[in-house]
Amino acid sequence: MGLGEERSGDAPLFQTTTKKWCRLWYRLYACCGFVGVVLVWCYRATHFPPAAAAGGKGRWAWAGMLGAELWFGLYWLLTHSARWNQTYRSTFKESLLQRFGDRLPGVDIFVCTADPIIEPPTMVINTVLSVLAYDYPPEKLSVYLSDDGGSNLTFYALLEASRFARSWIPFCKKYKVEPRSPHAYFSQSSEPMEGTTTVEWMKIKKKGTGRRLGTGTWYKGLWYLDMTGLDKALASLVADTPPEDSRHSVEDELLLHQQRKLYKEMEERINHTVDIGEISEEIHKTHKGFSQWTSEANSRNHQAIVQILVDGRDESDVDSEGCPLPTLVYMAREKRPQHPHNFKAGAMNALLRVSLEISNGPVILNVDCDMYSNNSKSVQDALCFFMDEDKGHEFAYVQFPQNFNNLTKNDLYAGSLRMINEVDFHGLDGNGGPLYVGSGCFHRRESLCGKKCSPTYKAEPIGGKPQITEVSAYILEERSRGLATCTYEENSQWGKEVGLKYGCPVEDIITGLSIQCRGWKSIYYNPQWKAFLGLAPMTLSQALLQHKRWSEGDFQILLSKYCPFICGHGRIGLGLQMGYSIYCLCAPSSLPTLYYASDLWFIPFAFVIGAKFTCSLIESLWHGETLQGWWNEQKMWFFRRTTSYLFAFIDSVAKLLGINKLAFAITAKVADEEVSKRYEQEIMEFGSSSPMFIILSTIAILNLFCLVGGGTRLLMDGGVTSISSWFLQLLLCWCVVIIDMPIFEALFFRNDSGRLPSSTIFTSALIVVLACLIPML
Ligand SMILES: O=c1ccn([C@@H]2O[C@H](COP(=O)(O)OP(=O)(O)O[C@H]3O[C@H](CO)[C@@H](O)[C@H](O)[C@H]3O)[C@@H](O)[C@H]2O)c(=O)[nH]1
Ligand SMILES: [Mn+2]
Repeated sequence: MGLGEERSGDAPLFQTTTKKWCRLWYRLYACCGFVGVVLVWCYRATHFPPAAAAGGKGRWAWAGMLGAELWFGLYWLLTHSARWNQTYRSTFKESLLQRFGDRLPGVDIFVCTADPIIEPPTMVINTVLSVLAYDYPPEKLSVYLSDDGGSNLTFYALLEASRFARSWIPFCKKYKVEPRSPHAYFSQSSEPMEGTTTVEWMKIKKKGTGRRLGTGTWYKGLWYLDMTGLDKALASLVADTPPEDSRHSVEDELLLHQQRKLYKEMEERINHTVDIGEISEEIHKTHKGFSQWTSEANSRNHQAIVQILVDGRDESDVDSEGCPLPTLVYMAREKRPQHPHNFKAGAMNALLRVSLEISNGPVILNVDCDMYSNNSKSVQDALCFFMDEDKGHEFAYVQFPQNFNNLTKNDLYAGSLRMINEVDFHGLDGNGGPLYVGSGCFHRRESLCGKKCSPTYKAEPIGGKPQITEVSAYILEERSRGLATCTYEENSQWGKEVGLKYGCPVEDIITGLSIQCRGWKSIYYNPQWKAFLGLAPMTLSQALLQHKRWSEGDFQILLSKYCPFICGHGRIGLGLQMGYSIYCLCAPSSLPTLYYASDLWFIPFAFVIGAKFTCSLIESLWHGETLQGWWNEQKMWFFRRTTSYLFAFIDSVAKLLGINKLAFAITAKVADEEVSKRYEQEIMEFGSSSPMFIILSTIAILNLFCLVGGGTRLLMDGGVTSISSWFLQLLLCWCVVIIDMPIFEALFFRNDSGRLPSSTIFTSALIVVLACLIPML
């Protein structure tokens, strides 16, 4: 194939830009900050207390402080080096379609789910439907659902979805529906008021994309615009926003109504079956697939199940408009108690093999079951990078940011990952490419399967007609089951050099790192019109636990042979090594933070701390955060530092010593009604007793004691040697106390079920008393 002829005069498929002024400003700020850090170090080093003072006791505290400050200073350096080269990307989808037309590659989409209780099947199929309806030739799309729960309820839901898809996909395409998760779509677009056919309705999208285009009406709590011709023209000019539904006539409205009804009915049937907890006789008869569940099968012990629900090659199996459908496959890999299953990484690797057998798409998209596609053009966006004739061959993956649609107004648990998405990853992109963060990532199959990229090796162009096997669906299923067994990977490179890596709670990060160390680059693409929306944790313990898993995994990478500085040395740039280490060093950061927050002989450095907070405040507001939201972020930062990261640190050390085994605590995607209500009201959820909460409340009480005790002493005893250091000390206590306000509330003032249990109060009070007694002995 003549590469030359394809290229002749063709413009690139994507563009890379930098925001010059932002960059300059950032660099200036980073440099000033670093000067401040160095000054603090100098002060600490030169003002060492004399040995005589307080019997030398003060010297240890001072040295500890110096250590903590050295650590924070280095962290500052790492963070800002990683952000040094912020880079932005944009794509030219029209050129892609023009140039490649019917030579577009096959794309295999992997959705992972693990538990029908905490990941409800209706949520899972909404994600599946959203990706089935991508704006991409259906004969080139294949969607695979991996069910680690091995649940026939999830299978049933998928079966229902495969039927619903037949009308949903043509409906989406006809009216340019966005987003294509039916649940998300129907909950955003209310039906227009009766008798208002002349007015066109358009909902202002959530914060960020809302533009004032004219007058409008409030209806059911939503603001609808009256669109004039000019408005519409304007709206279509603003690129990178979802198009308006193109519904015009009464018939169109009827069709919408019909779809909504179909969806609601399906949802009800699924929820009903899930509530009962088993598949009824009647349903069982409707599909041969159910027979694969034997009576003794359970989630931890069952054979491999593979079922092709829609065979895209089957010309008689088409949607309601007669167009081909994407292939849809259900897979539950074999599980046996005596075989480690390696969590999501294991599931992904089984999917890699099964999909190779069935559709063999050269591009793979991975989404978690709670992350639906919010933008039907994302596949095209991703392909713009892979198929760019000039640079495309060096990209292993295209990572989209993880955005969430269940955040409260002020982001109570700081789950938005805003700074990572809007700042850090743009910086990493300029340093060789972002991390792979699990969900919302397009991979080149080749690179995920262990291929190296070098100046002499060029990735194969991924375009061209996919080769379609002639083998029957039945045989494909048979073969696939053989690929999804427990024993298949024995004595192989799977989980090591091939596929996702095993043995790390953040399989995604370590896999991405090893891909980059094999010479590949990656791309961060963060379009205005969000590509994926998922669910962030909705209780404090879930939020802390998730960060514990992440920081533990990242720390383990640092301690393993994949340490970015060792494995990455000479393979990835220093900037990227530093970028990885920001995350890898979270867990050990807990120690200096704890030291700082609990030390009584503390002198804060107003300049650096003040500058850091002011800057982060400006940054947050700049990126659309509220003031309260910023404050919540600071709070959660402190909570995470003193709990999640500490536990992660301890667990990692324990694992290193062989005391602990690897585990993966799946984040719950549902909360009971009371809990969700409190979440919406932004009231922190404690509820259970957890060792993490004991630490939080101990620090809170300790600082309250110090504030009260220190304050009285300052008033009573005017002769304190250095008023200013006392004052600063109290200021810090006061800050911690303010940050801990929700904890005091939960300790003393609340009586709902989300308060802190009294056992936690007693334990922490006991610890505080002991801590206060020790110095008196
Ligand atoms: O044994 C398992 C455990 C989990 N999962 C799936 O893995 C995904 C992520 O699990 P979740 O509990 O939602 O973790 P999060 O912390 O929200 O996920 C982030 O962090 C993980 C690594 O810690 C990555 O795997 C994810 O892609 C990334 O979104 C979900 O779809 C699960 O169904 C499995 O398939 N099998
Ligand atoms: Mn998740």
